[in-house]
Amino acid sequence: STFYERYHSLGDIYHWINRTAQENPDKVKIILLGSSYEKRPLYALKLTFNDRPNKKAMWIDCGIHAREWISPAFCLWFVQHSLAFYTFNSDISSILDNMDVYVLPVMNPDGYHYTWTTNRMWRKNRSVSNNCIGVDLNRNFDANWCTEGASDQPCSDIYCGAFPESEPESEAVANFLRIHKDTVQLYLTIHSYSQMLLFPYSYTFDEAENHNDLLEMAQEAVQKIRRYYHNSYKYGSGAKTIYLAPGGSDDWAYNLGIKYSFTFELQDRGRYGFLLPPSYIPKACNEALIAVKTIALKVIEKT
Ligand SMILES: Nc1ncc(C[C@H](C[SeH])C(=O)O)cc1Cl
Ligand SMILES: [Zn+2]
Ligand SMILES: [Zn+2]
Ligand SMILES: [Zn+2]
Ligand SMILES: [Zn+2]
Repeated sequence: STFYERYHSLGDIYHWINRTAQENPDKVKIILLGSSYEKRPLYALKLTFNDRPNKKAMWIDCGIHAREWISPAFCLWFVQHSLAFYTFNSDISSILDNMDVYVLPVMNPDGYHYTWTTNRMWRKNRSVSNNCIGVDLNRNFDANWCTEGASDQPCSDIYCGAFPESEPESEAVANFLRIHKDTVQLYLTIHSYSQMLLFPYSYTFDEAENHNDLLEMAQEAVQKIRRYYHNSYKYGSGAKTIYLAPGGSDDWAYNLGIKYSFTFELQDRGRYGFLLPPSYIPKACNEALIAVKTIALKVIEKT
């Protein structure tokens, strides 16, 4: 249906969340993680495709940065694809037979709503701190917090916040992952743009202890994108591949103990940037989907 080939307002996404859970009561559960600064609910979907006991899980969050509209579009695409193709697609079924999936379609609902109503290029959340608005949620996690690559200026687009997890949105996600850290074995966070597959660390040039594993997984995922979709993605540690930056959710999840942690930077490479036209949604999401599948299957293999 063309529903998944369009961008959707926050209200539509909330409707989609409720409808998807209602239509799939045995596979989809709604989890309330907390609420945003403006008191909007942070709903995650839990996809469970069989009742195998003490299964592991993977986590995908989208929409941490408000203007990166292709990101929530991917979370919706992923859920729809999993539900529609579970019985037919062996990759999807082997992933979902082994892992539950937590999907947080819009981690920054206040910011996302703001890009639909007021400023399309907004990035941060909408919390008020003296004379400026918004914290960069991807600088607000407790991972070398507010060192080089973040700003302690509230008006900056990379403002780290008053303290780690100062924001209700990052605190809600961190709380959930702390509670579920022994079952969640793969952390994915979806951003745009620049077509990259990043892994820890971004806050230092030091290599992660399983750097070779992460590199191999990213390389294989990027090769699949090139082979099936003739598109090129860069890959590597965040610090070396994009920029040195602290306080990110992937580095924090990694240090929590989720040893497979990746940031996706989806299409494009700058022609449209954050304003990626809806006609590009299918290709951008299919590229991300094959990469997610590749990584998830490798995690299952290795654990
Ligand atoms: N740990 C991280 N991983 C990825 C990034 C890149 C994204 C790209 Se929009 C950002 O700047 O927040 C930034 C950090 Cl701090
Ligand atoms: Zn809509
Ligand atoms: Zn509204
Ligand atoms: Zn981003
Ligand atoms: Zn980005």
